[in-house]
This record gives sequence, structure tokens and C-alpha cells, in this order.
Amino acid sequence: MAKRGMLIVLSGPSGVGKGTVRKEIFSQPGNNFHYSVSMTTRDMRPGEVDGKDYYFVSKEEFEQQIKDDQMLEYAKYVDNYYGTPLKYVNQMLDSGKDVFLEIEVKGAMQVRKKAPDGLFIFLTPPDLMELRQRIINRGTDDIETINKRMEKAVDEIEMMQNYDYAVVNDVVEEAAEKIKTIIRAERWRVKRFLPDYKKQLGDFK
Ligand SMILES: Nc1nc2c(ncn2[C@@H]2O[C@H](COP(=O)(O)OP(=O)(O)O)[C@@H](O)[C@H]2O)c(=O)[nH]1
Ligand SMILES: Nc1ncnc2c1ncn2[C@@H]1O[C@H](COP(=O)(O)OP(=O)(O)O)[C@@H](O)[C@H]1O
Repeated sequence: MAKRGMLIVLSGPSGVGKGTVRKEIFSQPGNNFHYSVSMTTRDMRPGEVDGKDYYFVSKEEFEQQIKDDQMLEYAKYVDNYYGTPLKYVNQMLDSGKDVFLEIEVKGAMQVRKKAPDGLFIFLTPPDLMELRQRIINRGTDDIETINKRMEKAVDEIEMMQNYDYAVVNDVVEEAAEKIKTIIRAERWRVKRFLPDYKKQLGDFK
């Protein structure tokens, strides 16, 4: 049986640039990890593609998935559900492939409980004013939503202590490069080798 894949979780406050950095990482060739497309009830934005950016579903469909235990994690975020479908993640990990999640902080903490062996990376803004400016620049939110997101961001940044690595998103390409370096190094961690070798030793005896 293949060695189980590694679960990689990129998280951080909304507006920090998770989506932007994730897209930068996946626009480059040679990544040997696979992006898990999330499910959401929020409206599709111009240019987004169903099944690529998100699986766009109704509130009823999302709630049915929760009832059927089909979500690895989910969170209600600014009036919409966001979550990770369990099936794809399990299939990939079971076949030895590494999976990359880009999710908000509450969801990441649920994953941390279920998969403590995962690699948890926190993307953080250079400072809070810069974060606010990025959310404004994105132009997708009204002022009330921006204020809600900022209040949440302060609480979310405090969660950083539960992560393995912090990466400052100053320049997108540099943040992407740091994340790829962390993933590369993580593959060589002794704890990722030990279970495999213990099994080999057991078979040998
Ligand atoms: N818990 C959880 N959060 C998600 C998931 N997919 C996306 N998110 C997060 O939900 C938040 C809102 O996402 P979205 O509306 O697309 O805005 P944007 O990512 O800030 O452009 C962001 O912090 C996303 O990273 C998911 O599957 N689970
Ligand atoms: N390093 C960066 N420097 C400047 N602007 C950035 C950077 N990273 C992301 N942005 C911008 O910040 C806004 C929020 O980014 P986004 O990827 O949607 O954040 P998140 O997915 O974390 O909510 C977008 O307008 C994006 O273009």
C-alpha cells in the first residue's frame, strides 16, 4: 500500500492574499501536490468557474453534505458556508498523493484536530493597515463587510500560534516561493519517514 499523502493547509485572515498566493503556486509547473477545490454557497464572481474556483452550491445542498458527513471541515463565513469535500481529500491521501487546502482559520483548526500530522502554514499580512487596503482594493465588499472582515482578521491573527510556519505575504511571488520551500523541507521530516521504516522493519523481522 502507498504511503499516505501529506495534508498541507494554507490559512490566514481573509484578504491576506491566500487565494492570490495559492493561484501563484499552482500557476507554476512541477508541484507534486494537488489542490482541493472547496464548496461554497457564496455567489460566483465574474471570471470564476464552477468546479475550478469553487463548487458553487445552494445552502440546502451544502447543509445536506454536512448532514451526510461529506465535509472534512466547514465554516460559516460572512453569511456563507465554505468547506472542504472529504471524498477528494481522502482519495488523494490514500493513494499517497499530497493535498493542498486553502481555507480560513476556523476550518483549519477543525482539520488540525482531525489530521494533526498535517502541515499548517499561516499566511500573514505585513501589517493591519495593509490588510485593510487589500480588502478595499479587491473591490468585492461594501464598507460594512470590510469592517466585519477586519474585526475577524484581528481574532484570526491571534490563531497563528496554532500553526507550524508563518509566511508574510509582502510580495506574492516571494510568499509562494517560501511556501514551496516549506513544503519541500517538510517532506524530509523524520516523523514522515518513521512510520514507513517501522513497518518495513516489522516486515523484515
Ligand atoms: N473553512 C473553509 N474556508 C474556506 C474554504 N474555501 C475558502 N475558504 C476561505 O473563505 C474565505 C472567504 O473566501 P472568498 O469569499 O472566496 O474570498 P477570498 O478568498 O477572500 O477571495 C477566505 O478566507 C477563504 O480562504 C473552505 O473550503 N473551508
Ligand atoms: N502580496 C500582495 N501585495 C499586494 N496585494 C496583494 C498581495 N496579495 C494579495 N493581494 C491583493 O489583496 C486582495 C485580497 O487577496 P485574496 O487572495 O482575495 O485574499 P484571501 O484569499 O486571503 O481572502 C486582492 O485584491 C489581491 O489582489
